[in-house]
Amino acid sequence: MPDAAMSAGEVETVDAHLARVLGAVHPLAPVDEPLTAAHGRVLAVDVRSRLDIPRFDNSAMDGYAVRHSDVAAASAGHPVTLRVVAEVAAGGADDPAIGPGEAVHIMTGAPLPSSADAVVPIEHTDAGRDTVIVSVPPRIGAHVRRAGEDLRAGDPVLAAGVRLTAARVSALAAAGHARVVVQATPRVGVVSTGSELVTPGHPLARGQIPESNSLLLAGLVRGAGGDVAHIATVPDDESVLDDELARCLDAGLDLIVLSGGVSVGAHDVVRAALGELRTVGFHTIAMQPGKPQAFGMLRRDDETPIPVFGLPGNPVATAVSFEAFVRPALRRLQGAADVHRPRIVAVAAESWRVPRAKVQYMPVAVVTPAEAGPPGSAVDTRPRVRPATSGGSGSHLVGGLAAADGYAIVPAEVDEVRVGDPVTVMLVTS
Ligand SMILES: Nc1nc2c(c(=O)[nH]1)N[C@H]1C(S)=C(S)[C@@H](COP(=O)(O)OP(=O)(O)OC[C@H]3O[C@@H](n4cnc5c(N)ncnc54)[C@H](O)[C@@H]3O)O[C@H]1N2
Ligand code: MOO
Repeated sequence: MPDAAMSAGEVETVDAHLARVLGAVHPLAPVDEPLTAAHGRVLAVDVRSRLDIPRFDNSAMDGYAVRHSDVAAASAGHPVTLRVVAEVAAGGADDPAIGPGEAVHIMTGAPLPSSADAVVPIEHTDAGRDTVIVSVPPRIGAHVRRAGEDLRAGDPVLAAGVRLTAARVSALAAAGHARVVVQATPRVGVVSTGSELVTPGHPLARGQIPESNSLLLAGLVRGAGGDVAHIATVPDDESVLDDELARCLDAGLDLIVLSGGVSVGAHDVVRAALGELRTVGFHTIAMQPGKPQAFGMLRRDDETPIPVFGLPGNPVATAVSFEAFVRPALRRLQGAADVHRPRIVAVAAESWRVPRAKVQYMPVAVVTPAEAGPPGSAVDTRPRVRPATSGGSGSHLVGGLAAADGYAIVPAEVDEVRVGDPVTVMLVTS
């Protein structure tokens, strides 16, 4: 996707870069899955019921299937005695005939005998075996669950685009489906770059730090509905990264996310490895954090090109870049109509500084009005936010990021956020 802003120089807006990304990423073909693998997936087609639900008239109670006219006059003072001619349990295929003065012992879920028109619960009888005494008259149709009263065969069950919760998967099963067509789960590769990075928990020599971006990105990928199919950390060595990218291409991935090495340092290895390709662009975006961004397509031989992101390595910049660009791309791959996180308007409970001429993504904690104090009035119940990190939106403040519920998105033309100012917040906790 060579374009005018292929190499950094011109500063571009977040919206322009997002448009570039979404213009290059297309939904994957939907897949047919068994219901056992459907939970959490996004339905790709409208689904109708193949069955009536309930499938047949059946009893809602353990008791006796009766002819209403036999017991309509029953009362405690004048109970009616019926002959019990058969028993039907749930799953029973029998349809025993019930003549005048007769009843059938029936269990919850058992098909209602064709000649019955009411069920008397066992509590309204003497629970007899060969004969039963009915002391409370049922209504016509009492305790009968009618075929199709929930859904009729052919009725819509679910519309394309919904996420399949446990209840929705069970409704599909009840509606006679064994398989369902869902959006594909993108297979994603996550590669961290940096010679200073050490596996968490290992001893750290001078200059080394724990590698955290791959955990961050893997969790964010899963949260966006992707499958982390490949994960690696490589040193700042171009040939090692080249080999790793070849492995990614062999792994049949749908998207690759790299972190680190996109800036202008002497060892910025992603820039070195991908910069030679005419299909990957390096861009300067008017945002903080997240200024340097690489995006493009990688292709092996004549196979389908795979979107590749090179995100800045500073952990908060990595997180913000994922939310701004990678998550929308992942959602687009899954055919989602809305690729964005939910946003709310909240009130700043503290003031903070904003960089000039850049959209700021400030990690914020959402606090209750009581905790936040009274910036407006005591009755102002709008959610309040305060910076989650003590050092503002510095892109290295990975510890403080743990306290963030979202990012306050402050427009480029705003110089300062003051207590009481309304701010748009992208929520990321779900
Ligand atoms: N001369 C300039 N220097 C820098 C510029 C610039 O415009 N001119 N931009 C700065 C900005 S803004 C950012 S953001 C960073 C982006 O740098 P890189 O993408 O090349 O990232 P690295 O240099 O590899 O790492 C930056 C920082 O993050 C730490 N890091 C990296 N990966 C991980 C990881 N997987 N886990 C934990 N921490 C990681 C790394 O140790 C560095 O401290 O460039 C600025 N420089
Ligand atoms: O863009 Mo960098 O992310 O400001 O630190």
